[in-house]
Amino acid sequence: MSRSFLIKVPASSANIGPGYDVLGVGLGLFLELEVTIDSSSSATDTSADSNNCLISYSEDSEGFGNVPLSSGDNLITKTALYVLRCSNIRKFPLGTKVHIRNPIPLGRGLGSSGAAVVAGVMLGNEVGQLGFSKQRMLDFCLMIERHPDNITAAMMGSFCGSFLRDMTPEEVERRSMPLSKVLPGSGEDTGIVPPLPPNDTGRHVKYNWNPKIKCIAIIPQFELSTADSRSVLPKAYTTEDLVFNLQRLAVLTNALTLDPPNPDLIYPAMQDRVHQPYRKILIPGLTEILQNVTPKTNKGLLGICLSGAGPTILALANENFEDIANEIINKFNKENVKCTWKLLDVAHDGATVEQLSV
Ligand SMILES: Nc1ncnc2c1ncn2[C@@H]1O[C@H](COP(=O)(O)OP(=O)(O)OP(=O)(O)O)[C@@H](O)[C@H]1O
Ligand SMILES: N[C@@H](CCO)C(=O)O
Repeated sequence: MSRSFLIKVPASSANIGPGYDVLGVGLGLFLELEVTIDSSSSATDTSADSNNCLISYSEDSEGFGNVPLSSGDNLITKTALYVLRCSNIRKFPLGTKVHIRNPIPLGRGLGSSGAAVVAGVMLGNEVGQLGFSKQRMLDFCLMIERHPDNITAAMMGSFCGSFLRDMTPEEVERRSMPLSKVLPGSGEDTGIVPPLPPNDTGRHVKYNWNPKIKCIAIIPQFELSTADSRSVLPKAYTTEDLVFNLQRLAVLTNALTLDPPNPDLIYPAMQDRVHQPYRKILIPGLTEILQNVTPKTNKGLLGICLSGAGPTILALANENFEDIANEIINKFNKENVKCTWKLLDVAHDGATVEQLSV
């Protein structure tokens, strides 16, 4: 018996300025897992891995050479094992092979970890034939990546607003367990059933998005981990700063739907006082770029922000994409930061699984 399927999960950009941990947009750049399970042939083949899963990683992928390829260490397969073990399935089926193609740069603010976690949950659901809905799969994702913005956009697609529902003290405790108790370790299977995610934790809506608005991602060639980029944020904010963000958030979600796109509305509505000002110490040139690349200096630019936890810059625009990208690249160059850039559409469908014929 043999099965094969393809899992595709989009990159994402979180926050979009004022929507820290709230807004996310799926982007047309896809992590792909091509999975085959051939139980007839090769017990011998995949038993080389203690969890029965052989991983290969295409050479032109982001992270090639650095991403671990043993199933007990790789974020995607560890996540899948978490989902399987919650249903008391200890390993992948014999003969499982996963080929990964990953064009999403790692640790740059384009939701690489969110995509990996979503792909891992979908992988566990498929190989275990568990039949979870996307809403339930989101619960598993949220046990691993604990803010919902990237995860929701990657799973559901489009431009999303999300939050987590109120939880009981017992649910809070379960969700706050150290990741080491959620994800399996790289050693021998201990037989422990990991903590099940509380039910129906995520709430989201999908907003419209004017298709004339394109996403330009300017990607510096250095990594910034989300954990480091969150560690510089304050624990408390002034009412003034929170109101500043809430006002912009309320306007932005509608402004991005309007036609024609209005830079006088979008540009100021993408400003932020909750995370970007604190992250400038980690990203050379950030303040200069956010303050001085504007719709007045660059025709076609609609708004600009840090993508996720950075260091990528997300510029929204409806024309002159290359000029806008070059302007930002030049400003990074002055700080000795080299960049690449991509022009991306919104990914409307989110994560998908396609059965392949074998
Ligand atoms: N395809 C992948 N396979 C295995 N591990 C991955 C993969 N993609 C990401 N990761 C893991 O996630 C880490 C990056 O996650 P991190 O949250 O720091 O950044 P990000 O998700 O790219 O950015 P952001 O959350 O700001 O959008 C990588 O260093 C790697 O450990
Ligand atoms: N909202 C998150 C996105 C990155 O995962 C942050 O800005 O830290």
